[in-house]
Amino acid sequence: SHGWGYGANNGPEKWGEDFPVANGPRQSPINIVPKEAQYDSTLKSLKLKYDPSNANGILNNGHSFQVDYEDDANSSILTGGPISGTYRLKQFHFHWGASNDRGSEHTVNGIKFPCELHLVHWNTKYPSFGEAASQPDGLAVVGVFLKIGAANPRLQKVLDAFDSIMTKGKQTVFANFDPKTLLPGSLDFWTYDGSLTTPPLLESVSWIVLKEPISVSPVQMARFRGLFFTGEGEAPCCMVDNYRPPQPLKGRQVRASFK
Ligand SMILES: NS(=O)(=O)c1ccc(C(=O)NCc2cccc(F)c2F)cc1
Ligand SMILES: [Zn+2]
Repeated sequence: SHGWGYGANNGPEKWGEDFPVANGPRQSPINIVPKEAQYDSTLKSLKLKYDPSNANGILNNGHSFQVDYEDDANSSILTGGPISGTYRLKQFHFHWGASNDRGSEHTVNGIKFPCELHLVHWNTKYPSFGEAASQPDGLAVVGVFLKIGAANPRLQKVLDAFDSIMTKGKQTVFANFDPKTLLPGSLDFWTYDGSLTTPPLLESVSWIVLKEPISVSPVQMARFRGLFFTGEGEAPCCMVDNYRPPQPLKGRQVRASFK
């Protein structure tokens, strides 16, 4: 059977057939309306402490590419913000469009960015990522928008690995990388309770979406689009438009860490 993807026959409009939670009460992404977000002075500042030596490898998983981190100790962790306790970095990945007018999953006042970075963390009160992923407070994902501008030198190491992971299932070593270098100057954020944005769409994510984007150049975006959803030897299909559109808010409150 054909697995889920982003095509006409297996894309976001079809996911509910295999994953009924797709129509659940806390699905992601959402459109963020800053004027309707409530400033919450009790939100703590975000604390991200990453150990670059925890970087393990970079993988084309057929939906995006991800950089995986060693998560068997509290060496790369997220604390503060809306969460309580300690969450460990598992991986980061991106979502992007076929052109610069779309690609992000979250939108702001209906505006789509060309790309969105997700840093995925799991709550250490659970024994593993897989366990945490099925708990309402199991995961915390930091989302960062990328907007078209000057080339971002911080992306270079990731882009330079693409030649080794062009097709689905390919992976290569990726060592000594601090994801903190991918974050903008301000850690102001919006936060809300949501889900994974791909199947199994589990409603276990505390979303933390940074207000300030980082830059990416048109040439750099073109390199993202040179990756393939398909495996070696299959008819090639460019890895583009791997984003889920915004989902109904269903009464959820979006909080802001800033006025
Ligand atoms: N785009 S995102 O940031 O919301 C997102 C983050 C992680 C995953 C994931 O880990 N999927 C595989 C996976 C593996 C084990 C258990 C799971 F539930 C699971 F989804 C999916 C989407
Ligand atoms: Zn994602």
